Amino acid sequence: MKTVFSPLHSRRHVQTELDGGLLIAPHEKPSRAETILARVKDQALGEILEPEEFGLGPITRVHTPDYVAFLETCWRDWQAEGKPGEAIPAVWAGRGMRHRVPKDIDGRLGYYSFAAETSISDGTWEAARASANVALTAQKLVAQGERAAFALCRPPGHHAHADLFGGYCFFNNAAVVAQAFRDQGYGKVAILDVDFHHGNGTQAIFYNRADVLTISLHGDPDLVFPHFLGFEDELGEGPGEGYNLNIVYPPGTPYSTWSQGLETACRRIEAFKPDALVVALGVDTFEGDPISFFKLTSADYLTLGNRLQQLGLPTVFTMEGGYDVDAIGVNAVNVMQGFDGKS
Ligand SMILES: NCCCNCCCCCS
Ligand SMILES: [Mg+2]
Ligand SMILES: [Zn+2]
Repeated sequence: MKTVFSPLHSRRHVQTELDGGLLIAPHEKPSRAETILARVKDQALGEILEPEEFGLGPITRVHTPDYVAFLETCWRDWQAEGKPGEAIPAVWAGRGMRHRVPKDIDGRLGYYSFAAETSISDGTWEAARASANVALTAQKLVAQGERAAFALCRPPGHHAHADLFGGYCFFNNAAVVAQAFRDQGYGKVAILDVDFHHGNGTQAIFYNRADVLTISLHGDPDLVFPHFLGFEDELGEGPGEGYNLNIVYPPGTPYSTWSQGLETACRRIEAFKPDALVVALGVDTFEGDPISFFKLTSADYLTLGNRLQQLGLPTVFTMEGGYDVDAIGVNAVNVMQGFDGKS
């Protein structure tokens, strides 16, 4: 399987993450992508390509122009106000307040985000743009005939809404890929999010659409991030009703249980008969993940990859979460090798 990777991911190098009342060293750090890349090379998974430049067009097919413009100027505007630290949102429109865009950077940070753990600094914009280009290059490989391609994206994307950042995400790479398939004439696309956390952004972006089926397996939002979306009664709305599926699991869930949800998801995908599949691949479902609570083992990712291959669809994998950095390379590449037939 071919991999797409950009060294520009390292331009995303914030030093802070708000967690537990402290500014800690971020979980979403450059070594995550470098470790996966090293494993791709070590396993000779296939050719490694740098991304092509697709510009803002495909991004604004999913994200609003004002949100994109905000991301481009946020760090500059923050610095212009002489703020001493990294850009962190700290104020939001609570219940009964107004959802309008303020002029001030603190107001705009709150307007365009849903969580405070995702700091912004210099290079975040460049890295997020490169990550979307990585995803779009993988999509182009598949559209040109590859059975599957691995978009080694960093920063991740599945928490990003049309105009909201958070959960370490800025551009929703999986959504951008799905829309690119649609714009190229693929009539129906399925997005399967196997990250530990609910793909809230992906769900929201396609929630009223029947042409893109969104499915996510994840930890119970009553207990974990993103807390306010991802429950099993969220089925889609309007024309999209019946085209969103959330499968929720409790702490300690092993693959033997989780894979039952995977089977439900695969059956739903087969019934939908899509022309392409996008897999939002997080491996924070791993038993050693520091911020999650499932119990998948490294061997389970080989099984997962093989099961996804059996769907027989042109497939783009977009890298999402996974924070046990020692294990992330084996776990992510196991999915690809399982897809490629390694058992
Ligand atoms: N105490 C950890 C809180 C983490 N909150 C954000 C999680 C984002 C996961 C992205 S896959
Ligand atoms: Mg998920
Ligand atoms: Zn996650």
